[in-house]
Amino acid sequence: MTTTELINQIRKKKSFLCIGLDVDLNKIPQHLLKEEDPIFAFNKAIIDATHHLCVAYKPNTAFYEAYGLKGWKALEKTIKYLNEKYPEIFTIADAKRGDIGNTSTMYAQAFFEDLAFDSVTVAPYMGKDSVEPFLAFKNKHTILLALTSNAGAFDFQTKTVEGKELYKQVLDTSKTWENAENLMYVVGATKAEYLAEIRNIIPDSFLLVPGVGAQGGNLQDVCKYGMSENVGLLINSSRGIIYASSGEDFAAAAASKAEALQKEMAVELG
Ligand SMILES: O=C(O)c1cc(=O)[nH]c(=O)n1[C@@H]1O[C@H](COP(=O)(O)O)[C@@H](O)[C@H]1O
Repeated sequence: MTTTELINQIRKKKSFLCIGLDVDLNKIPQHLLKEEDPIFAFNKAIIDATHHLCVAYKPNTAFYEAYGLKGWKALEKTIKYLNEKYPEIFTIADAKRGDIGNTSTMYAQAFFEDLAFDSVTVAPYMGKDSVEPFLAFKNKHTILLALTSNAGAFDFQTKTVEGKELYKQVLDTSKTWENAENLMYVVGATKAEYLAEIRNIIPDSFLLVPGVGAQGGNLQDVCKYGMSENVGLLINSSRGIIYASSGEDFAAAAASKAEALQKEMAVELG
């Protein structure tokens, strides 16, 4: 999907909501466990109930890898379902990959070609030759970790090295890489006070912003400092939406949480 198509969807739906499909079998409604594929059954119900309220879904691969082959199969079925039934939706494989060049190429093939995701999250710390193999894929997006939502972000990312914070070096340096137009960045909603400075460095890039809801980030603050001329935001919520209820009404309850966020976003979009 192109960035222009994503922006058009945002304007049409008045939403820049990304729903995180972080499926934990201990948290999903227990009646689904008798289904042949409980993970896919859960995702399908959530997607069917919420697709009109969001523009993106983000399965975090950890929640699928944890269940071995059956988890990976559920991930395959989920992305196939999204691509066939809701092709207008932007898809993010939250895999946080990155390795030496030839290995990164295989990761990129796995997520962009085999699974056919629109984007994948990538860690920047192995540098240019670990990220450029992802950037080489046309109309696919590499979402680089810039300033993450967790407390550990202060261990390295905000440390000053040669006069500049490390996350700013990631932003500045990555802009010089080949096919840098295919980059997006992760900035945690819990770090909203950094967004104005981040926008000075990357005025137009899309930001994936996790951390509203369960982690305590605030949507209005993110929009105030992080919104660009072309919106430039995908705000993610996972647990706060998908585990709104553990009863038979789980999909409707998720839709109502998603709608509350979408309404706040519509206000921000004006
Ligand atoms: O790359 C991510 O999506 C990510 C980066 C980050 O800095 N913080 C963060 O929480 N995430 C992911 O975003 C999701 C947040 O989930 P909730 O806290 O349940 O909304 C999880 O899948 C995290 O792995």
